[in-house]
Amino acid sequence: MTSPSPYASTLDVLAGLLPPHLLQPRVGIVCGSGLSTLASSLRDVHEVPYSALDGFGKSTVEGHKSALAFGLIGPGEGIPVVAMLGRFHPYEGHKLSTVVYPIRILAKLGVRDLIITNASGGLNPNLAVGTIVVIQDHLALPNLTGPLNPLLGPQTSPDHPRFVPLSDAYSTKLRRLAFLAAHDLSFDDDALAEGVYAWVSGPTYETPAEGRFLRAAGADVVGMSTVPEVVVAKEEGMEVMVLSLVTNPVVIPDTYRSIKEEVKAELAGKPVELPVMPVVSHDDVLAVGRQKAEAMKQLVARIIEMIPHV
Ligand SMILES: O=P(O)(O)O[C@@H]1C[C@H](O)[C@@H](CO)O1
Ligand SMILES: Nc1nc2[nH]cnc2c(=O)[nH]1
Repeated sequence: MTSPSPYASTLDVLAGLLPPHLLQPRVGIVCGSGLSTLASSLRDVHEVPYSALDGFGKSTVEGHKSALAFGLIGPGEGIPVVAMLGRFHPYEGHKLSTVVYPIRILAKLGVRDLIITNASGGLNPNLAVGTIVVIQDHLALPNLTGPLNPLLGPQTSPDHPRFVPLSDAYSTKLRRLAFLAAHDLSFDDDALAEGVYAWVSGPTYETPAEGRFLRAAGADVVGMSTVPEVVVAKEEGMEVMVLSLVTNPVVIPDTYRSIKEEVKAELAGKPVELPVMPVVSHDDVLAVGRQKAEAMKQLVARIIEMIPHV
């Protein structure tokens, strides 16, 4: 007797709740911190709370709703799409298998193209806050040596390769469409950039030295999500694109003023002003998400309309 698929009960619940024209989404969207409004471009929307779905956790981070939104994008009959309104991060205490479970469900529903969004800190000084970075590669310290690779352990399906190549993780087809869509929407040239995403576990934001280290290692932005989703989406055979919204600078010039020198100056009777280090908060991150929500929404909707759907 074969054991039932672990995904079967989740898929059964969805089949019971959704009309047939929404049950086989072609495109998936993962909404990052503060970006759940991306799904407001969907019409005929049916939301299913994560609490109704076996295997789904609850997103505990502010700015992440906990629901799947099914709907249509684009003219005519529309393209069936599913959006994850909220994701799971390992730092919340979720197991990696929970973090990537929704991605596996999206694959089983038929999603072929996955657009993942996130909020990130800027390491490259040329990336202003508010820039949308089309991710071209990643640097995943927790994956390379540590226990946070989502593919560690027995294979989830004999159909999956044991050793998943990641040199082509970020779809050139979708990245091209992102820049064409930005052109179509008359975005400024510097509204959309390209770069490398460094994944860290969080939930601490980086020290200045860590920021410089990641920059020296070749990363342009840093965040606490996304990479496990990309890895599993690739294993499941999807085309993947990541749009990362820079919400705060991480590498800040001149943050290392010497206190020793300041004290010497003080002792010499000169006026001193001790440096104040800028700090980032999740509220700042969410505020930039709100400011850029409309641009992100337009971009994602236009990209989806441009994907050839045969
Ligand atoms: O889910 P994302 O990656 O968009 O959220 C970022 C990373 C942390 O979860 C949080 C830090 O402010 O925002
Ligand atoms: N690790 C990390 N994640 C973020 N998400 C949004 N901003 C940041 C940041 O500065 N660092």
